[in-house]
Amino acid sequence: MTADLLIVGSGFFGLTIADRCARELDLKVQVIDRRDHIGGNAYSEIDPETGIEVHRYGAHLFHTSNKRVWDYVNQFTDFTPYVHHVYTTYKDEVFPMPINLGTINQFQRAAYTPEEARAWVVEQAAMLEGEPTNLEEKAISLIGQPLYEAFIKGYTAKQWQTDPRELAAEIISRLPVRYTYDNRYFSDTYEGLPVDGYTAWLEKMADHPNITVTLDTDFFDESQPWNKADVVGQIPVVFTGPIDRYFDFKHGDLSWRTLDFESEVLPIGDFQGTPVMNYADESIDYTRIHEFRHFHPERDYPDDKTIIMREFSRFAEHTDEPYYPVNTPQDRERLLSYRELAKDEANVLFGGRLGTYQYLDMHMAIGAALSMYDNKLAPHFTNGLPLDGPGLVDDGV
Ligand SMILES: O=c1ccn([C@@H]2O[C@H](COP(=O)(O)OP(=O)(O)O[C@H]3O[C@H](CO)[C@H](O)[C@H](O)[C@H]3O)[C@@H](O)[C@H]2O)c(=O)[nH]1
Repeated sequence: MTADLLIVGSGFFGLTIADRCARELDLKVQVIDRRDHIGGNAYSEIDPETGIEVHRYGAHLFHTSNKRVWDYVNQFTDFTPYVHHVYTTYKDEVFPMPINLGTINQFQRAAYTPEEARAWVVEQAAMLEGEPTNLEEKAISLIGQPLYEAFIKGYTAKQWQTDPRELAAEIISRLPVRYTYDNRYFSDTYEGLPVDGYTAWLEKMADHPNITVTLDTDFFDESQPWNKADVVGQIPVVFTGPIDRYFDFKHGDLSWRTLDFESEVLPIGDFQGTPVMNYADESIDYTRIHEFRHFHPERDYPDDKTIIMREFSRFAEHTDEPYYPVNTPQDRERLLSYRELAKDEANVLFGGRLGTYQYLDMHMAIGAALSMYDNKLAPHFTNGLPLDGPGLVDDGV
């Protein structure tokens, strides 16, 4: 068994590296994944009972403002014109998310103009002093106390089970606040869903004679040929698994949130009339419900059944799938010590959401992989430059 490069993990980051190295540099690339399917958390499959495409690891919506990433992904799939919208249920009433003029006016039973709404929010945020330093302060500074209490506090408590004053302000900065009736969830230039589904797209990326993907193969299992002990130092490795796992948790665990999903097939054509319904009340123990048929209104799905998935969030144990980096001050300290170790790990680059301990959306993972290819892998394989450093941990974000 020979290869020029081993990639551990077949998610978007790993497959982007595999594609570039195989197609551009004509390298023999071996990809391994410990799961029984490719694609990491972007994997989707057809539910056998309804024929509806289900995202096994939660809804994945593709969006980017990066033209290079958009052109790149369009080589492998066409995109539907899907535009993501989210609603949230609070005290048995449904409001549009992210918070916009419609949300504010419905909440206040008012007909505020944009300027009046702004003035009202400023008034409701008046108790804050100084620069916001955490999620709670940041949220109140953006939307004021009453909207925070209604739409953010309970949802965030369920999603993070961490005091919002200990969470990073950036978490909430992901959500726009708009003083118009525009309730698009994302503000990116390009958006859509892969016409033939995520798995077809991911398979197309891997479909090249120079790329071999071997599933059910754990890098840390020494009984299989592509294991860490035998491979590191022999050929270059791009590692996209958890960085703390790579170093055997030597400096302690990095904390993650994991998600549990409960699927249900219902004998009705439409359960909630929209793809994602958030639940803001803390008394409802799931954070949201996905109804997958609504991601593809252009498809011919049955009109007498539908599949829904309730999403629950909790702290991850070693055996759980990691989803969201919690990123407490202790995590950040540990991450720095892992990055130091990674720098000394010759011929191993760390990338992707797990390898860098960063919440990367799909387009960010792809963008970061393209940068790693440009800045590290292509110079190494074409000009013999050393493969050093921890990869591009901050790139593409
Ligand atoms: O109704 C909400 C929505 C969000 N938040 C807070 O805002 C943060 C960021 O919100 P995101 O929508 O980015 O949260 P997720 O990461 O769970 O969202 C995921 O699902 C979204 C679609 O529903 C988008 O696809 C997004 O990119 C994807 O990461 C959340 O952690 C939470 O603290 C709330 O309090 N209430």
